[in-house]
Amino acid sequence: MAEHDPIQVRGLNHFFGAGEARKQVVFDINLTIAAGSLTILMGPSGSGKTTLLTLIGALRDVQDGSVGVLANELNGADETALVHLRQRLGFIFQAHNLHESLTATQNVLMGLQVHGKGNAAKQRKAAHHMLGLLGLSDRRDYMPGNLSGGQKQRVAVARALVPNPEIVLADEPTAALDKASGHTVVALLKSLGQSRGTTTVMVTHDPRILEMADRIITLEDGRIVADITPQN
Ligand SMILES: Nc1ncnc2c1ncn2[C@@H]1O[C@H](COP(=O)(O)OP(=O)(O)OP(=O)(O)O)[C@@H](O)[C@H]1O
Repeated sequence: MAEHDPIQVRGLNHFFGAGEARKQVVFDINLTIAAGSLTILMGPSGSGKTTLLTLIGALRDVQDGSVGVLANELNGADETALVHLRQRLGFIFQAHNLHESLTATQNVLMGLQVHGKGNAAKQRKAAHHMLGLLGLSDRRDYMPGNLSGGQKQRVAVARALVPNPEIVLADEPTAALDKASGHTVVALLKSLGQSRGTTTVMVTHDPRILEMADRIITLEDGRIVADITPQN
């Protein structure tokens, strides 16, 4: 598997349920995603976007086909390999799951402490820097209960990005954000793609950010029905 394409999906099928209730929700997906790119997954509700994203993120077992992520084959991979791989990924999901008893900075630090990266002073500096990039410098000592929904979402984004993940997987990361904040988040992901080679795959219904994507993939009934690169 070539190291330079961080995500390589081949002949991927996925099913939910068992027996009579067994239902196929992903059909023969083939997809190669380039390093440093920002890809948007769109499509109607129930089209399989979240299922595909969680399969790529090693958050559910690959049943049939091949999912290659950062040169790891996920089909048949053991749990130790999956745990190790997940530490190289950043997840931004809608339910932001901030710790209510920790400040914004402490929540962001949780993203680093899992990885044990750097000493405490360096970690704090990195957390403050990332909160600053997301426009939250004046909120860094606030508890989540005193932040708006959009501010909480940006803290969750900071927590996902601060350990410098190689791939960011995001499920509707701008849904709770106003236009300016949504733009800030996506512009940051795009600039990390350019400066660090971070690869982002994002599920979104948000038409405001489509123009910022390198690639837009549309799913319908578990199949890719369109795959475009807007600049061309
Ligand atoms: N845990 C599950 N058990 C059974 N069926 C599921 C499960 N998760 C998802 N599905 C079904 O799989 C299909 C794809 O769901 P998925 O969540 O991937 O779609 P989606 O495109 O992300 O939708 P949305 O935009 O509403 O989030 C849907 O028909 C859904 O009902």
